[in-house]
Amino acid sequence: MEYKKPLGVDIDLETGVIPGAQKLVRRLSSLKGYFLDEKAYNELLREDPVVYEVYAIEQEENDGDLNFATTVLYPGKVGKEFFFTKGHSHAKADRAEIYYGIRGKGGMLLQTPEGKAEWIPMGPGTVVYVPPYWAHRTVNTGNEPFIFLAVYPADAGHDYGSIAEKGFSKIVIEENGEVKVVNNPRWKK
Ligand SMILES: O=P(O)(O)OC[C@H]1O[C@H](O)[C@H](O)[C@@H](O)[C@@H]1O
Ligand SMILES: [Fe+2]
Repeated sequence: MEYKKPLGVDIDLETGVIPGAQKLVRRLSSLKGYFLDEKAYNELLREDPVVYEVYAIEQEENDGDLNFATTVLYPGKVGKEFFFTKGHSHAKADRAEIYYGIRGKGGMLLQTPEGKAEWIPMGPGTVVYVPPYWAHRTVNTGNEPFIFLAVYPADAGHDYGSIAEKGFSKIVIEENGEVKVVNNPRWKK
């Protein structure tokens, strides 16, 4: 039996950086079609800001093994809608996941394949359990980076298809200075 070497790393709790991790950067231009307000999207696209960065330590896709990643989701809005991650379900749909809030203020939208959505507010120290089959997206509702850790099965994979096409049945917006989770007017089953 060949054993893998154990690993300990220190997450920078200010910046979310995991030393030695693979870095992925998602700019606004990679989120075309995701936000409701297309005019506001196109205006902001001139700057093409970074919406989020992911620092991932991933293993080969074997069942039983685990990946982990931090996400640094920047503050911002497209129209009334707060910046968010693309959102996905798992390619192996029955794989669960754990998130842990490190810095900033935000939350998670979760959705069943039938389109029932839930919102869980998150801050430093919040643990969110993402059950099997639920699609998930994080949202920054504050004005500093929202940083969290996620731990997920190495064979879970990402399935972006249904969310890219239909979005979530709820959206998270700012209205009269308040954070509101409301029905997505563009949602169809
Ligand atoms: O993949 P997205 O929906 O864009 O979310 C961004 C990332 O968030 C977390 O870090 C998850 O653990 C990653 O698996 C995911 O890739
Ligand atoms: Fe996931």
